[in-house]
Amino acid sequence: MPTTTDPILIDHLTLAYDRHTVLDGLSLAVPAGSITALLGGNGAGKSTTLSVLLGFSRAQSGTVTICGIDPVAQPDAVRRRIAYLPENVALYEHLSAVENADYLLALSGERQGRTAIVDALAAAGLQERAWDQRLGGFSKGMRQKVAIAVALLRQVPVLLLDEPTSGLDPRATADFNALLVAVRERGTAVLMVTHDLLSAADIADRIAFLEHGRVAHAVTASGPDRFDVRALHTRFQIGDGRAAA
Ligand SMILES: Nc1ncnc2c1ncn2[C@@H]1O[C@H](COP(=O)(O)OP(=O)(O)OP(=O)(O)O)[C@@H](O)[C@H]1O
Repeated sequence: MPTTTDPILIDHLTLAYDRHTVLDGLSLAVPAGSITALLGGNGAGKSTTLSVLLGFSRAQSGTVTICGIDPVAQPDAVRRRIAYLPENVALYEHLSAVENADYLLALSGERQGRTAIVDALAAAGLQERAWDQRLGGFSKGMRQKVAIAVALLRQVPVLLLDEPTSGLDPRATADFNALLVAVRERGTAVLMVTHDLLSAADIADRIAFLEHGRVAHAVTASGPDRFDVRALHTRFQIGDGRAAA
């Protein structure tokens, strides 16, 4: 059951672009120390949902709060509480991993020393030889480690991810998922938009399917197998029946 203390709280959200309704009564809550995976077909409204949480898009009706704060009324206060990883993490190519972290922390007014930064890079799994290298030659997985390190340093209560494992090989995906589990253990509320059903089944506490602008189906991990991946796969392929028609 959603509670007003959940760091991410969406209640009956409706959003349309011109006359095209994208979100139509969407409700979703992500408690502290948990991971929710939001799945849905292309154009279902997943990125739009993140955009509303970040205060970049405004819903026509319904309410959204991040740690009890309205992103439209107080966008800066909300963004201070959120770490956001877009599909392609935007970092500075000509700066090293340490310099990127230092710069990004300075931008958010949360500057920390080199020791704290390299500790976070190490915790995120970035090898020591890469700490002072320019990002120019970094893989997507390495860039994500830098971004997650910054999120760890900022100690934000909310982490939003847009298709974080797309383009990652299975090893890098497993590393990244392990990192998200560590972030959850710190008490962070994690909302992960993804098409990667296997990752969702591996690490999510809850998987929600976004269809026709709302959560049409949601399952919670239970038992040693956590989720019935085959049933989820079938659900994802056919939607609620109307999607396949
Ligand atoms: N700024 C915008 N103006 C008009 N329409 C938009 C805008 N942003 C998104 N849309 C439309 O809203 C719908 C939902 O888009 P959104 O990017 O949220 O989907 P998604 O579920 O993230 O899709 P994908 O899995 O392909 O990334 C799409 O039909 C898209 O074309």
